[in-house]
Amino acid sequence: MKLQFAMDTLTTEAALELAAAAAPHVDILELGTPLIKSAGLSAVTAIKEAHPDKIVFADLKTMDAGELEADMTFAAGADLVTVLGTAGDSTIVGAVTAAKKHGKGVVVDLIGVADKPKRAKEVVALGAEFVEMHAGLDEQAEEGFTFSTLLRDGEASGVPFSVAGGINVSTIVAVQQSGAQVAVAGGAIYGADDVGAAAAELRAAITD
Ligand SMILES: O=C(CO)[C@H](O)[C@H](O)COP(=O)(O)O
Repeated sequence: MKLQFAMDTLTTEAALELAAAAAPHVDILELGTPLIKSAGLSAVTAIKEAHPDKIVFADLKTMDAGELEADMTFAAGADLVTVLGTAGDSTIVGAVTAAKKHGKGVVVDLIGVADKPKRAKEVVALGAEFVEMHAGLDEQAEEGFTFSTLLRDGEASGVPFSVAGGINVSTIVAVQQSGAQVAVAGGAIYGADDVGAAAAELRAAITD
């Protein structure tokens, strides 16, 4: 299982610092949505130039203009971009068209989708590389939030999936056991006093 580090910070400088500390222990460096909104696509280019050996993931959360948004982000250096599962099929197909042009991939983020296994199958049939079983930061803070639903939905989907939703060192093993291809961790790494050690600890808890 791959480990993805979601850098939910606001400046390119902070992201470069986080990436430098965590890179030896992670496979995928994610530029979080707030970072891209704050710093722009130049942040994507900066991370790819600093870490050409890593998969650079731009969490665009595209809802419309799929081909345009994906095309300009791949041109900036991203290897993977996200489109929302709640977007129309034509938006997902547009992003997939741009991905094929660049030899890159589209991940569909199922945040806010009620029937995640059903939508997962649909979007992979449309050309998505994999789906993200995702409970966002707001949902994680809601009363009654349960992480295990994401794992059940992933298993039920029958397609390649990642999991994101506050993963930490005590939950990452269950993520791997669910059959996920990728575990996404944000706060558990960037919120730690020692970012490199936190990433290393997550890496040590899983197998390739
Ligand atoms: O995309 C996101 C929020 O929309 C986060 O990057 C994702 O949820 C991972 O961060 P965390 O592990 O802190 O939940």
